[in-house]
Amino acid sequence: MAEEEVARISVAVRCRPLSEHERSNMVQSICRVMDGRLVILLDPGASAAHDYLRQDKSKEKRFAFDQAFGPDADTKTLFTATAEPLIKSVLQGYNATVFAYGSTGAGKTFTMIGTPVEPGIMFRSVEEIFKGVATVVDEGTESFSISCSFVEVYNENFRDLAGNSDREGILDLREDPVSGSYVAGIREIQTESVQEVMDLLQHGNQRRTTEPTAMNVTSSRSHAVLQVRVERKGNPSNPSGSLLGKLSMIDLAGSERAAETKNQGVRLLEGANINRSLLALGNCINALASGSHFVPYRDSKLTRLLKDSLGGNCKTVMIATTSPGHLSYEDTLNTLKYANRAKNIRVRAKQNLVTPDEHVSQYEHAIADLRNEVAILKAKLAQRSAAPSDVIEGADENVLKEASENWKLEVIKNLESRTSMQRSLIDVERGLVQWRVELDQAKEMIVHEERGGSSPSSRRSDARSLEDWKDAIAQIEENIKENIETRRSLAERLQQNKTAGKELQKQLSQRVLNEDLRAFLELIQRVQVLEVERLELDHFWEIHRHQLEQRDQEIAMLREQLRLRNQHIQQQRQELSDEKVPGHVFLLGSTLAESSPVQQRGPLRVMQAWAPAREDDEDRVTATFSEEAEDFLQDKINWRALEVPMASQIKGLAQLQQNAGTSRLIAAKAWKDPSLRSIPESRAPRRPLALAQGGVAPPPARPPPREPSLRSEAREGNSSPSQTRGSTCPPLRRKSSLEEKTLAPLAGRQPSMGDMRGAPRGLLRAHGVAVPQRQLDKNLGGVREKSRLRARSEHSRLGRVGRALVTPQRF
Ligand SMILES: Nc1ncnc2c1ncn2[C@@H]1O[C@H](COP(=O)(O)OP(=O)(O)OP(=O)(O)O)[C@@H](O)[C@H]1O
Repeated sequence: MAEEEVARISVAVRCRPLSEHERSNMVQSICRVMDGRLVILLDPGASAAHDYLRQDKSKEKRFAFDQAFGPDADTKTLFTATAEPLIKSVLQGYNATVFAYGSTGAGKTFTMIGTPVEPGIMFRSVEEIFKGVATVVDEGTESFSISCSFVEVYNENFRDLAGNSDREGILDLREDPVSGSYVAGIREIQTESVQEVMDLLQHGNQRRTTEPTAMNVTSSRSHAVLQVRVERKGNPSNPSGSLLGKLSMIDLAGSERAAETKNQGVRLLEGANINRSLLALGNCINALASGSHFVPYRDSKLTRLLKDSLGGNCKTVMIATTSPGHLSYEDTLNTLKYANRAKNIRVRAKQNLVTPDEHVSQYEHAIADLRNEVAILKAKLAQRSAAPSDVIEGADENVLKEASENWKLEVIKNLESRTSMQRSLIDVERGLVQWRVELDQAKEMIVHEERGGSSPSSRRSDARSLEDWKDAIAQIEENIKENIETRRSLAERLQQNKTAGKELQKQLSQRVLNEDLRAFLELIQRVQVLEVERLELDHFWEIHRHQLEQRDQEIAMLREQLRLRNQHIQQQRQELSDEKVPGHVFLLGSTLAESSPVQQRGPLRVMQAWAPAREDDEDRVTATFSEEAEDFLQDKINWRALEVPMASQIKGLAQLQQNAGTSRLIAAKAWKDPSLRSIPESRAPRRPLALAQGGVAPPPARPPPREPSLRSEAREGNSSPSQTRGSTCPPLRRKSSLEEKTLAPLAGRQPSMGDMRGAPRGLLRAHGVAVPQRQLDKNLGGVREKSRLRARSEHSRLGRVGRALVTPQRF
């Protein structure tokens, strides 16, 4: 029974020493071998530390192999570790292969063929075979028959290196179900001694196609294959038959890069063929390593020849040779990567026992294999042409042509209409943007017209009336509506068109039979689709651009508004600070506790006033309140002096009036606080409600100007609330409790700030009856119980802020 051994391809790396030529050219050695297994490829730029571009970009690589040999290792050592174990297997009837792979000049030929001084693997293997045979023969009754062949694969053709004539024809590769691939017509030389094989090697090597290239003066331009067949008869394991062992030793041509070898003409073509077969070898290695079911052996003559060695019935050793020079970094790295990948290939070596029965069954297996292969190829062929024949069975060529022509027309139509729809969509979008801009303008015009301002249009000769603008707006809105509808329907049709396009795409393989035409049409369609996609992008870009433009306009508008507002504020502040209104106090509003339940007595209000400062004003106005109230106010209200207020903060205008040595603070304008509203007269309480009164005593040096209109509104020396009535300051009346919840005592009126009778100089005084809110009750404590609270405000500077506590007064 034939034994079967499953094993991985054994991969060894051999790094040659630097040549004399390389040394004299200062080539750096960057390949290191450690522990007999590890190969370290150093970063070729590491020595160039001054080059900042290379810093921190180390290209150092490490690989582990079954075995690794450095520059010092001789071929004998390499042979002992790699090929020698195979010889025993070959003598036991196994197939074995040793092949050297590497870039040009890396030492493949040196390793495989060697020199007379240092013979390579081929010679040593043959020698070992003969030694083994001799031993066995000496021991017993077995007999051996050894034959050799030496062939090269040059430019994808086989050439017999054992022949004598250069004109010998090109040989063909065949597959034998038992012995595997073989070159038909090749000379099989029966050898009796090592010397004969050595002669054959030398003879063949001389005939081998070698040419000097820039990388190697004796560069092998072909793959050389030495095969040794050993037939062993009389072995106890197969006494009636024989054991058939085969050793293949291959010196591959160098993998090379055209740019580096500087090859031209025929050399370049050779290089292309060498690379093609090495590429096919690489693909096979990749397929085998990844466990793929399909291995492209047929892609080159070389891989067809190596079919058994790589993935079949064979024990295989790969020797990857590398150059140590830093100039070969890329080539060496590639070689190591290949070798690293090849480590994963599994081979299944089986003893070749040849018996008559075995022979038949092997042929049967081979036929079955071939049948399988034929089936696979048939299936591939069918794949190419099955689709049309399935779909249009029996149709003649014209019909098929017509079908593909129709498909082409449909696709073109589909894409054309898509393009046109896309363009329409862009137009509609542009229209929409335009109409929206016009709509905004028209609306702006209407606002101007309604305000009675001089709108930009009213200054134009084609000035339109308000009605015209309203008509225009209606028309624009109608147009926008139509555009939106068109856009919707276009988008819908576009979507349908895309779906139809995809459907057509699916039908391509069935409707277009010619593969080239199909590829061409696919290309055309792709171009068209890209064109449409570009249009789509244009479309979105257009929309986006408009949106950005709109935003820019809005930002510009807002900036302008902000500028105007700041300008206005600045002007107002300037006016307020310029003391152009001396004697006036601006009321800053009031704090109104609207939601507080005021009950019968009304809410507590804090009123703020501000007056422009005068340089010569020495008045010191301080706020003083009743003890309890002051405690509260200091706790709860921020009394810090305000800066010049903004116009919008000013709620009213009071006048500081001086009259016979006293001043009055009179609110001369109505309060504009929108939270305040008038009390309907009918609902006004019967009793009048006094407002706070206050005033500032003028400096004695300046007699107060008299203003009759205002003087009549506030009677000097009378703090009675009823006396504050006047045309500009009607008295407040007591409100119902309901009204008091939401109504300030000053609501809608122009309150007089009261007389300034006897007020000390520099005092802004307000007094009234304090009726605090509920939540203030506890803060104010006893204040609540008091029927009257005199609140005197003293401010640090009238030029800043004056505040007066104003409360409804109960009688
Ligand atoms: N291990 C080694 N020790 C000493 N010299 C070596 C070694 N390996 C290779 N050389 C020398 O390097 C040179 C190139 O080697 P070789 O011709 O074997 O390279 P190659 O890989 O076969 O190149 P090509 O693919 O171009 O044929 C030769 O001069 C060879 O003698």
